Amino acid sequence: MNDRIIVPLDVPSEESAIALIDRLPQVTFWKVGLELFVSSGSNILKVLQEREKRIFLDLKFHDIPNTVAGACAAAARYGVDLITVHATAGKAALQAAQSAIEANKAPGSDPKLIAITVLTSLSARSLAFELKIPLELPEYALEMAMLAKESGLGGAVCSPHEVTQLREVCGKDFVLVCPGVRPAWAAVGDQQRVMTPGQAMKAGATYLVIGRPITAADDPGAAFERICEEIEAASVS
Ligand SMILES: O=C(O)c1cc(=O)[nH]c(=O)n1[C@@H]1O[C@H](COP(=O)(O)O)[C@@H](O)[C@H]1O
Repeated sequence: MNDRIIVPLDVPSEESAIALIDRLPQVTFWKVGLELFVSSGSNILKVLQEREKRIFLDLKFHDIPNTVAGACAAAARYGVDLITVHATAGKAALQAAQSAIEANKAPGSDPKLIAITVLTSLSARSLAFELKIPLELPEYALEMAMLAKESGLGGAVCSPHEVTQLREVCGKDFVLVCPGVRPAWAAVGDQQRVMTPGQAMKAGATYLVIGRPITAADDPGAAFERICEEIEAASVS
């Protein structure tokens, strides 16, 4: 089960990222996001590759088609496994991004481009009243996932609340990555649409992104094992 959990390296330096990677040797899939990439650059990707880890490069591109395509081409050359773009960049940008990835894959790699549907930190209320989206949140998330699929992308990021519906509509091969995952014993923090790891896997997620419940725990290794056991127990029950 541990290869279905992606742990984010949401830390401010390469040094602290390496300390976390070495503290959690049982983690096989790591996420490099905005904080670490902006502060420390791309060297951390080499560090992870030397340790034979899988990599989710989560830079959440959101720009005009030409710019997004250029960023995706550069991201694909790193030989990572997952790359993110916002679905709200629109169809032309998503298609350009997907083509750029296919044309620039590092030898031996098969990066999947996945689209952010609705950030898990947004509530139905903020979607309606701040972003002025007139659709219900689950319907809007589904529309964004379908836009990603129609544009040729391999998957989407959604909260566990929407994953069953997205799985039904987008099919079994569409990669669905769920952040917004909280064991019953962990603090929810800034996440809004959360479920437990067992519930999220049962609902149809391909991968779970779980950060602070593991990385901020007194014993991150024990927290990771406990989550793996919870997923195991939910999948057999
Ligand atoms: O793309 C993501 O990974 C992402 C999308 C989203 O909608 N919500 C979300 O929380 N994330 C990321 O998932 C991780 C969640 O971390 P924790 O809230 O600490 O478990 C962070 O690195 C976020 O950047």
